[in-house]
Amino acid sequence: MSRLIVVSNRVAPITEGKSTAGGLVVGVLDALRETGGIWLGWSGDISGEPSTAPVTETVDNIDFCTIPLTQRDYDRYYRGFSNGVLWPTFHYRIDLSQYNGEDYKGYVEVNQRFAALLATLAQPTDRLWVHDYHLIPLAQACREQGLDNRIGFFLHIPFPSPSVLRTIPRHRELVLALCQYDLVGFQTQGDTQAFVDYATRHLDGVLEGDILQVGERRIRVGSYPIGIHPDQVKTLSKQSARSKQLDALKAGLQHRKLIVSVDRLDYSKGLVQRFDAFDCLLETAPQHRGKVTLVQIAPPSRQDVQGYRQIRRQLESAAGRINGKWTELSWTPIRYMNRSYERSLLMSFFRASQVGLVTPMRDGMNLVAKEYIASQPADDPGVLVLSEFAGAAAEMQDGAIMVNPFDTKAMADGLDLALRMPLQQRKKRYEHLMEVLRANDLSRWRDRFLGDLES
Ligand SMILES: O=P(O)(O)OC[C@H]1O[C@H](O[C@H]2O[C@H](CO)[C@@H](O)[C@H](O)[C@H]2O)[C@H](O)[C@@H](O)[C@@H]1O
Ligand SMILES: O=c1ccn([C@@H]2O[C@H](COP(=O)(O)OP(=O)(O)O)[C@@H](O)[C@H]2O)c(=O)[nH]1
Repeated sequence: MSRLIVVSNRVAPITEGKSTAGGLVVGVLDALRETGGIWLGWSGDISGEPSTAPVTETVDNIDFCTIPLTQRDYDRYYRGFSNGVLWPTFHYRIDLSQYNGEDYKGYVEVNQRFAALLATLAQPTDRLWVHDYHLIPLAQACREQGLDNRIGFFLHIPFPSPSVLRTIPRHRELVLALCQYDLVGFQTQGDTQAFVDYATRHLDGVLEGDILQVGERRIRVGSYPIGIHPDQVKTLSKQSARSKQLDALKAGLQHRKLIVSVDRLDYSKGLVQRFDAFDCLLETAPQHRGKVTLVQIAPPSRQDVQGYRQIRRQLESAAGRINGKWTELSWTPIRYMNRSYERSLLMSFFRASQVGLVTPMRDGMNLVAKEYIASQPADDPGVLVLSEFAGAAAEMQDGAIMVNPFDTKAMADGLDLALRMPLQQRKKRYEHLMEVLRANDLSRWRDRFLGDLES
């Protein structure tokens, strides 16, 4: 088997036990642990000078090769074009997109730097697996460096419809750059279709089976929904059963029902709308007043990107308003924690809850939805309330309670249904969802993608 080189902007923290909030890192680390290989990416540090050689640290069978970014790189490539244009646009928030030609230039330059590093690292037989929107031009830059290895690209976030994509002035270049990969994978069939729609409408592309011909390039396209290792997550969920934090959470609940939500503090996650839905539940279903608590864990994310500061203020104000309205001497309806937790602790919170509330306005996949189900006790499982705009909806719609996050009352009704659901029904839904999660676990995601890249 040839060696695997994974490239992504974010690389897992090497320090054991350090918490990571972000599904890409969680998924890629689990996948690489089984195959071993090299993981190249940003160290998370800012340096004065552009780096010419990566720092390599080896943990078990993975070589972590990382470089710092200069402040200018960070501003243009990460904060500017990746998270100021691509992220909002791909999540259908074109109102938040702030295009600037200089940022785009910086984005391409950082990709060229990664390609130059790859040229020094890669052997001709290595397979390269590139992850996410930060690195769309990487294959093109690698080809310019003379690398003709097989290169696959997986997009962790949604791919927007052509009319939305076209709001980015460099849309054509971006899609042509994607066509330099040998395989381009998406989370869902809908994302794949949106990409093919753009290529056929705007680049005269032709699709035959899963092969897309654009000019001279023939690339394979397909959907590869990322999964989890459900049985490992279940084990994790039991590991912290005796932790002080879980005891503290339970003591605070005083036998009330628990609704739990975990999301990076991101405008795509629908946090304010979710708080409003909880408020609406208390308003319209008075039997739940004083009987249920919503715990929202929301670690800060990309705080120096405009759009993220606003969501933090909005959420704090919504929590204050709703708690001000309903709090009693012995009950606080919303507990909002603006920090990250270790994964095993999160899974134990999921296990202790009655409802998992996952309601993004748009999301590539949402691993939390899958982890929530995998953490449940089989004899008394909680219920997942899931947005129809999460990538996870494609696989989980038959077992979760599906809601539209743009409809506050419908979300409140979904919550009410989940809180009242009889044990038999909860078990049936849980068993079905566990089957789905096991059938398409993280190993299958990796093996299908790499298998298709190989052939
Ligand atoms: O690296 P950051 O800027 O701190 O952001 C964290 C990660 O967020 C995004 O995660 C996505 O990948 C998940 C796994 O496939 C998926 O479930 C989720 O829907 C996506 O939003 C982002 O795509 C990553 O690049 C970031 O590292
Ligand atoms: O405090 C936190 C919050 C989140 N996560 C993990 O971060 C990932 C988030 O992935 P998801 O796909 O749900 O969303 P993303 O943040 O990647 O958009 C999940 O594995 C969570 O368990 C974590 O370990 N600690």
